[in-house]
Amino acid sequence: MDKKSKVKVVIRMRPPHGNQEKVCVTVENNAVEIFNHRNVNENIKYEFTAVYDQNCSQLKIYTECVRPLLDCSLQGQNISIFAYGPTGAGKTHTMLGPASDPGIIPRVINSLFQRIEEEKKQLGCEKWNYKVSFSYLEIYNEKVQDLLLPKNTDLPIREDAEKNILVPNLGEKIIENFDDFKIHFGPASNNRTIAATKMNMRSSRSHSILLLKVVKTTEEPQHRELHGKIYLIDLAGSEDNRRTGNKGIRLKESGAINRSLFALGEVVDAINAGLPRIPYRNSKLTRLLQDSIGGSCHSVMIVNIAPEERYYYDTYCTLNFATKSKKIVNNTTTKEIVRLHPIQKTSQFPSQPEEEDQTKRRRLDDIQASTTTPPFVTDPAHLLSPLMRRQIRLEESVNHRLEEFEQNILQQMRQMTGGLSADVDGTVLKDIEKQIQTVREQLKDVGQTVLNTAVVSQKENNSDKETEKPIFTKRSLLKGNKVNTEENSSCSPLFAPHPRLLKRNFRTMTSASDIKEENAEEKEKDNMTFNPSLQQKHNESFLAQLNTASVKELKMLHTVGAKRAKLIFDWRETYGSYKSFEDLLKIPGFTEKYLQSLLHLVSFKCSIST
Ligand SMILES: Nc1ncnc2c1ncn2[C@@H]1O[C@H](COP(=O)(O)OP(=O)(O)OP(=O)(O)O)[C@@H](O)[C@H]1O
Repeated sequence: MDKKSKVKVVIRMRPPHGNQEKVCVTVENNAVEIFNHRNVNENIKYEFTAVYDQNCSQLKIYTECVRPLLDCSLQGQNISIFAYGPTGAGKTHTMLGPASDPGIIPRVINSLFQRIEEEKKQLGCEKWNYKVSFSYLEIYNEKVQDLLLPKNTDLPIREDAEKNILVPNLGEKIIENFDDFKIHFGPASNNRTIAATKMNMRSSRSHSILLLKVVKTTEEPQHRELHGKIYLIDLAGSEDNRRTGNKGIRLKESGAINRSLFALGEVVDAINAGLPRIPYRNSKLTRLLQDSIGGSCHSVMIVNIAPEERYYYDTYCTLNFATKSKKIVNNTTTKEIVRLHPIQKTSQFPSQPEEEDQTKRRRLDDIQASTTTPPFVTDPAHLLSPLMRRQIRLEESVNHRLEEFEQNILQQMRQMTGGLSADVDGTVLKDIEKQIQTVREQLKDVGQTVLNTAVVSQKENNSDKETEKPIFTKRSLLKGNKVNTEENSSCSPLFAPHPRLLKRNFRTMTSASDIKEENAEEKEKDNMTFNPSLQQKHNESFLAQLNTASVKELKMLHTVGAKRAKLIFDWRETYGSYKSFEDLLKIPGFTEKYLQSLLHLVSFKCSIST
């Protein structure tokens, strides 16, 4: 269930640099005071959940602000910890810290693996598997750079229909312990853009985001996955360039930093004002922090301030920003996926390599899973894909109708020939029964084709008014073409007998030669319309279109339209090519019914080109 969670805002003041400088901030209990620049005789007091003074240790900050949330990530929830403040106020010190006094990032990794070990012991018999991986990026001059794979510069940011923010192709390392992390993180953090400025000898020139993914899976009694994420964010500091004296490249960097922090302020204002549209798209930073501010995370904002008087204006602005940020309420969610053990695939759709299939299925789950997913699904039918369920129903229905239809024809033939006195030796009857046998085979062919392609050509339905009426049920077949609407309403048109078969059934058959002629004609028509190999080719070429077409081209496809074209295109851009039509069902909002109508296009094309 969604749970409201306020963004927790805490203040951390770093120790003053040297003794010479005048300080202008006092910290007491959970309040910070600075003088009012509009009236120096009075102070401005700000109150927060927690305020830490210059003597606060790294351990204390971690234990009080971060550690209590860590378990959420093991329960499929997201956490976001970010350091905000002016340049030189101690953000990197708080998030990373020196090796001698480690900050939040190393402590989180260390504790996470410790927690996993503890949990393994506690849960013992439940046999959970844990997978921890991490990605690391920086936003430098409004470009997303991969710190693990530095050749990945200017990566795009995408949003799927479930509003998850993704950075496709971002490097990811699986880690099994703290040493693994150090091996990959060390070189990656050397890739961060750092430079000396007047305010800070090692100033971060970019915002950095470390994303830890924690996936917990069990197979007993059924497959369950819990997906938790931890965002550890070290923002670049706001810079007043009159004081920093930045020029050239530093000035450009500073402009990008300030613009993105301004966008962050706008986002916070919009959330607080309850605006329907939050301007997350105004900067890469706000786009990536979408989940942390007003999103699904448990968020902690550690606001770093410097005590020196020369930082007065920065401190004043920072405390105002912190004050408005503490009003933000996030909707935390749990991501749990439950399903049966691997489902056996049938041959209706182009096959895909097992490994890819697993990945795709996981992606499908990623999209489909949400807080509304029931933690335990008891009915196994729910765990079959909608297309598979439809296919099973289709198979049963087609078989049933074939049998029913054969019986019906036989019965009608017997009635007709029963009155023929000339047929003393039964020649006519035998002849008719032979013809029925042929029809029977044709029916089976048709049924098989329907199963093989999983689509029913409805082209004929459109041109044949008779078949536009819903379904002919058993009763209506026996009574001629009278339609029982009550029974029809509960059936899907997909399971109706093929229109030509119905037509043939209700036509008055006068002689054996009529039947023969009609059989030949119908057989030819059937062959024309249902050609499995051609159908397969068309399936493939249609799939290729889905994988290569632009939004504009997709829009031109029958039944697609602008909105769906965009969704089809975005999904492909985010997750890669469609391996089968079934993948379309992974796009939220794409129903089985819609897929069916889209596939009708393929079937339609097939019948034309034959
Ligand atoms: N709590 C602290 N205790 C001791 N030293 C600190 C503390 N906080 C910050 N410092 C020191 O202050 C200096 C500036 O800190 P830091 O680089 O973390 O600032 P920053 O906010 O990340 O700056 P920028 O935005 O420019 O990157 C560093 O030398 C750091 O070691």
